[in-house]
Amino acid sequence: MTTLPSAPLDQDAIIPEHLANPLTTEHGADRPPGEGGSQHLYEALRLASEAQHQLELALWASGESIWEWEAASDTVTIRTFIVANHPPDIVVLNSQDCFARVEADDLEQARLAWNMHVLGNADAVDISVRASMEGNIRWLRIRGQAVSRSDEGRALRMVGTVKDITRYREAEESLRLMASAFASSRDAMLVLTEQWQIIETNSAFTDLIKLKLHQLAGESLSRFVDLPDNMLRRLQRLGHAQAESLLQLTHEQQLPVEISISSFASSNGSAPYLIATLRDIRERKQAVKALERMARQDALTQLPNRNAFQEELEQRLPHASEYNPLAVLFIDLDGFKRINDSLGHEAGDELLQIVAGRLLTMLSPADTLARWGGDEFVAMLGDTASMRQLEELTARLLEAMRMPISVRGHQVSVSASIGIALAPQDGYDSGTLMRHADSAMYAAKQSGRDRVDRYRPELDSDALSRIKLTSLLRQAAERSQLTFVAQPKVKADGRVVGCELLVRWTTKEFGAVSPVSFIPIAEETGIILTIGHQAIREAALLARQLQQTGQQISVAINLSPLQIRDPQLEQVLLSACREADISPMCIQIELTESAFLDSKQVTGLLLHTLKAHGFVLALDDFGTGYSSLSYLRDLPFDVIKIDRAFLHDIDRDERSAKLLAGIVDLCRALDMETVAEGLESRSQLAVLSQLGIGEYQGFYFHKPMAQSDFIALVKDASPQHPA
Ligand SMILES: Nc1nc2c(ncn2[C@@H]2O[C@H](COP(=O)(O)OP(=O)(O)OP(=O)(O)O)[C@@H](O)[C@H]2O)c(=O)[nH]1
Repeated sequence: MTTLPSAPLDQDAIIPEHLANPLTTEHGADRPPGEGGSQHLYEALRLASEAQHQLELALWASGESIWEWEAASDTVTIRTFIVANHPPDIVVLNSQDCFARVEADDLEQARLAWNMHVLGNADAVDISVRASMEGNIRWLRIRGQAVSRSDEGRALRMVGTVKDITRYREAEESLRLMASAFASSRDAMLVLTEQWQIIETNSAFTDLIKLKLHQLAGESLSRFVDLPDNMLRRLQRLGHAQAESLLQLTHEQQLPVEISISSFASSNGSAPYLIATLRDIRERKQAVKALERMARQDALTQLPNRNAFQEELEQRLPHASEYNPLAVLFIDLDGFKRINDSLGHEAGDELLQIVAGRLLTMLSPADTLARWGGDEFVAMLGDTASMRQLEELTARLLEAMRMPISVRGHQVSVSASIGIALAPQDGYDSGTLMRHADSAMYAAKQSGRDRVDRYRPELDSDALSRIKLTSLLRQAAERSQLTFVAQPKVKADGRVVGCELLVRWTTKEFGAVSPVSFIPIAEETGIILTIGHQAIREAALLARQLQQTGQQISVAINLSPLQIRDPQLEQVLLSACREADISPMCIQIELTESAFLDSKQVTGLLLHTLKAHGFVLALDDFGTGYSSLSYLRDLPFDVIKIDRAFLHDIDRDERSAKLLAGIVDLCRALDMETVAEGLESRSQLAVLSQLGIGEYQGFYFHKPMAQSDFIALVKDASPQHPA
């Protein structure tokens, strides 16, 4: 608003007639009564002045300005009390200036209200308009009344107030928007007491549950929705929570919903209230289900896919035993490429679908058939009663495959080669088992196709199977697709002091492949160097993360004999520590005796160099090989890891315990730490801790775990025993 220099406040305009007095000073301050003035007059003046002061304060406090319009001169005088107890700012305009500031949309309404009152057709002016004020559009509420009129009833003088109500209008507007959002939301919304009683709902909610709002008043939301415990705890802790639940629509009908609840403090200080939103997630659930189905199903044959098969195999493998083996069949069509090439891909697809159907009809409902990929199918039998029955079944499958098939008007015939592997005889883990079934299938192909073969260990040396695994392993190592889990090392009281990184490999083709199978290949082919470099980098990074927990936790890696001869080893180790910004003391290097069988001297030199850098050296699997005491004497080991074989009957065999006691004494004399590997029972722990073994590894305390889990374990580690 434009401000003009202060001018005297015209009392007539704002002070009731009986109090107005010409003797008031320029700024409304009192002047002592004149000589000869009566006591009565003095009192009236004092009262008038006091009333004016109060009025000015009231106007200042309410943020209202007062205006006055003189029709004869068409002047509008606006007085604004900006500072308490100070004279007002005054602006003088004419009515045209005033209307010019009103926004076009509100102008007609403003003129109409004004003219109606001027002409005596309305009791007062009371309008809310938008007007331009110093470049901003503000909402103003203008109220006023004529204080004198001509004989014809036309207003001669008007007095009133104007107030900037932008804030209220905005608040009103946002309230209106919120109310309309609440009312028109497609999500069901409710306002609840802290005790879940329904205060208000929108129609989306009442429409869903087919009840009226008055039927809901006082009802608890829990009558309609199951509120998960953890959600309520989150709500109490954070003030908001979200969860999936079911909305009870009728006795039989439920709707999956995502429920979001927020707690709001009420403005009047009474108990907070809750706002709940229920979103229909039927479609989302269906989409998730469809995606899950797709992720587990082969699109062409509708059979379970490789992932689904492997998952089920992994679940069933632990239940397989020598007496109740689990049989898997690897079924590969013979000459399928020929059909594709001669009749086209679509015909090939059709044939695969027909083959899938045939195989299904030959198997029992307890068996699982899946498409492994291309023209390969796999089956897991629900019950392998005997080898004879297995042979009979596979013979029937081959026969069924040979039957002519009609695709796109052509009679074609195919055959299949089947490989059989049994768990646990031919493999404990899904990767090994499937690889062996695949080897057996290859063997069947190689001996003429259209036949069945059973896995035999000789097939492992089969060049084809080995080449396949080697190429997959090389690819995985180059792409850093091998992963590393952490096997915790603990003190006897359970306190975590370190971990050993163990490599894991999961292939798309064979699932998890045991290190027992792939490490020898990696060593023979030199792939172990690539894997070893990755292990060193991972160990350094893990050590860095562990350092950030503020605890002294070492990370151990295993070095193979080939790595020991790797001229880059020292540099790889040092640069990994540099890059992770850790001291070599955080890294423990584990070697087995086989690492220095070739040349104790060369190994000795390297170990002394590594030790000089600060790396901690551990002799792994002690007690299994030569366990030559000269190693302990000549090589700078800090730690001796006693092999699990030693622990086997330690709690029963006195001689084992005595031997171990001797080793521990020897290590103590040589200032070497001892670690027992493969600790599985409380009784073993009792004997070993009495012997003075320093650290332990084994299932009794922890199984190997993801690195992130190990970090979490370290973070909240408090000394404790497993139950
Ligand atoms: N139509 C069709 N063909 C596929 C599909 N997936 C893979 N193939 C083809 O299936 C063939 C499988 O290769 P092979 O198993 O070596 O072919 P084969 O002629 O059966 O060879 P053997 O097994 O040695 O007898 C390749 O030609 C692939 O292109 C598919 O979804 N549909």
